[in-house]
Amino acid sequence: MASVKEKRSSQKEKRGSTSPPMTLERFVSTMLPLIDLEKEAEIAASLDSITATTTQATEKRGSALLNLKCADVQTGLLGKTLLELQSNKGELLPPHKMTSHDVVILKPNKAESSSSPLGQGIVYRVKDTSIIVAVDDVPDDGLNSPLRLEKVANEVTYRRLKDTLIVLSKGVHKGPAVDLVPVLFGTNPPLFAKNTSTFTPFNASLDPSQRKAVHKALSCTHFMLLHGPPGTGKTTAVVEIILQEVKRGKKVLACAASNIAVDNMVERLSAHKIKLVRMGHPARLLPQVLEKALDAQVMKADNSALANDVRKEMKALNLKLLKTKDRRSRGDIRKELRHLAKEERQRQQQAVSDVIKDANVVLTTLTGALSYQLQEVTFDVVIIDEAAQALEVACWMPILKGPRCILAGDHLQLAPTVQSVEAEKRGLGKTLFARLTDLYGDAVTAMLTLQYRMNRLIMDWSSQELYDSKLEAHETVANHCLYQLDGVKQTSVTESVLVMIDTAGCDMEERKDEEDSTLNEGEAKVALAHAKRLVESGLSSRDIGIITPYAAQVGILKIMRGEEKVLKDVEISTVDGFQGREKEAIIISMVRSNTKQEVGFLSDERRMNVAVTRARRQCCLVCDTETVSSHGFLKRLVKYFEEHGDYLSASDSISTAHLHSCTHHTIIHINPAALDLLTRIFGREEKFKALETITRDLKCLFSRPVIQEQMLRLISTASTPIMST
Ligand SMILES: Nc1ncnc2c1ncn2[C@@H]1O[C@H](COP(=O)(O)OP(=O)(O)OP(=O)(O)O)[C@@H](O)[C@H]1O
Repeated sequence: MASVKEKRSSQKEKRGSTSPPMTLERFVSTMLPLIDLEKEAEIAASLDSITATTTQATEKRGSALLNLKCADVQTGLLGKTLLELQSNKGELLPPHKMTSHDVVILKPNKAESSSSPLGQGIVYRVKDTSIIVAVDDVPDDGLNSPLRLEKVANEVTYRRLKDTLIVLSKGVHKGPAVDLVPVLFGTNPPLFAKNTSTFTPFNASLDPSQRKAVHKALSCTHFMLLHGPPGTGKTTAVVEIILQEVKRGKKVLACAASNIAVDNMVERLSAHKIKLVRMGHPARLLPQVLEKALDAQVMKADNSALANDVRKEMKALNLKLLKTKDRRSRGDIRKELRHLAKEERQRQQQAVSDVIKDANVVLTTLTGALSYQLQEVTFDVVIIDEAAQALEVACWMPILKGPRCILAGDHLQLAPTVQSVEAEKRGLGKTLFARLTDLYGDAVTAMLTLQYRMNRLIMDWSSQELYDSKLEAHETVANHCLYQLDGVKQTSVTESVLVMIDTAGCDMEERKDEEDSTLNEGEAKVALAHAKRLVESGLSSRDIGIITPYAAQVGILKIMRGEEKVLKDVEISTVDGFQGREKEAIIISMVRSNTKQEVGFLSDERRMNVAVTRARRQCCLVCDTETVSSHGFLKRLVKYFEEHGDYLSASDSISTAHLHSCTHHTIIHINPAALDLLTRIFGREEKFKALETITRDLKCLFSRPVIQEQMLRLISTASTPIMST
């Protein structure tokens, strides 16, 4: 292992700590052009393809879906309308890149790319056979003809990011955050109240590091950083902080970069008797939190009911207007309509502001903090979960709304994704959490140290490499293994906590796909074979995740899984897409295998940290040890797995994958090591067959002597002996 000092300095280099402290002026002037670059990159990835190529090419790239029919129109999602769109060409939709929450526009199928859309909406659900879009208004016509759906850049986000920078550029001379801003730029020191009284936790099972963190949060005058390594209960601590602040009569703004993280807080807070309101478009919220949505609460408000009455009155007057010929009477009706429209608007606005004013906690995404409903609202404290996964500019949107802020996150996991390579290079991806860690360090930080996810062996690598060996495993997880799960058999496969499957020398080289992403079919085969072994040992396929840094590898893994029923529910994802998630067993396909020993972005320590720490009971690393060992950090990872886990060669691993479907006779032929072993025992001329039970135990037909010994033991102790034919 490298010394802690070496590791720290390499982490600091990565976070750019050698540069001088950021000033507000430099921050604004650096970020303004980067926001434009990022917006251009996002548009290039979606819209540009529409203008630059044919619409068919756009569909191929996944940014548009052509020739759709509107199969269903439903109202009910808090006043929104849901349009269900299916393909006219077949039952399944073609492959596409649209996901829930994307902003999309609907056009006639053959419309020019510059033509105005029939409507705009938000993707609500994506199924194999249809896509459901939530729109505010149903298009008047055009829904009965073939349609086209196009993904568009989210203009609102970029506008709000820029608005925030413009506010900062003018200097913050008043408002709730006036004392906080100079502290966050290092001009004034951060303060903590000395004599904060202790608190009685709502959650009695908070561990000591969580209690300490909550205490530090409650005593900060300006801000504090809650550093939560993987599985340490960061959100649990955040929820406790929110409850304590509410108990002290404070009004809280709780945010996160993603909708799912905000909903996670809403769900956990819902069990408590506090008034919550979740801002945001209903199509972006989880169904279980919809009743906390602003729209849902406004609908129930008295003023909203009165606004409805006014709308009914307006409808009747509009009908009357159609029938009235007399000019003067028409003028009177119009005047009355204007008056009613004003009243309706005021009552509706009043209903909204009543709900927000009444709430103890307002929950929203970072961008949502700038929604017009919150324009005049300020808070006593702003709490940002997932702060190390958010752009710094985005964090400023809520921060300017309060005098104190608490940032929770882990800067040693993945930072936010920046699409523009240039913007990334110039620092757009550097987070406020990482910057403040560099600026103030331990003085403002409380680190959670007890983790509730991983077997100790999985945790220890991450703890030693990235967290100065400070992590501990809670006793409920420290030694947990796959075979202890209900229905899982105790075999050599399910007993292992760390598994290394080495593809070195197995002719499993990487290659590039059409879009220049790297993939490795040999590794995909090995990873799927290991997943199959786990399922055959009784582990549910839902408990297995195969993750890889490369998008193309995700694609090939899904294709190679094909119709294999037993692997249907294995989740296959990029590492980045799996941050914040966990599975009982994680298989990591590292992909890179080349003679130049290039490791690409595998070298990002944070990415491998996320990958390994998604696993609860088993982590299996599939890689070419010769290629990846060219990089110091990865070399130590490989060494750790070799020292503490089971080592298999990929060729052995693949051959044993056939075990369950093969006769014993076949196995002998595909594995020379096993044949050698068996002939040593039973004589060279013999042919063998095994009964089913033994076949199952012979999972370890591997080349390493230690495993051969294990096999020997298995054979000699098997209740039904191997018989010669
Ligand atoms: N004090 C505790 N006692 C027992 N279990 C706990 C405690 N704190 C957290 N947990 C459990 O640990 C798991 C992770 O908690 P939580 O979701 O709060 O962590 P997190 O740090 O936000 O997660 P992530 O690593 O995904 O960011 C949950 O199952 C939670 O119930």
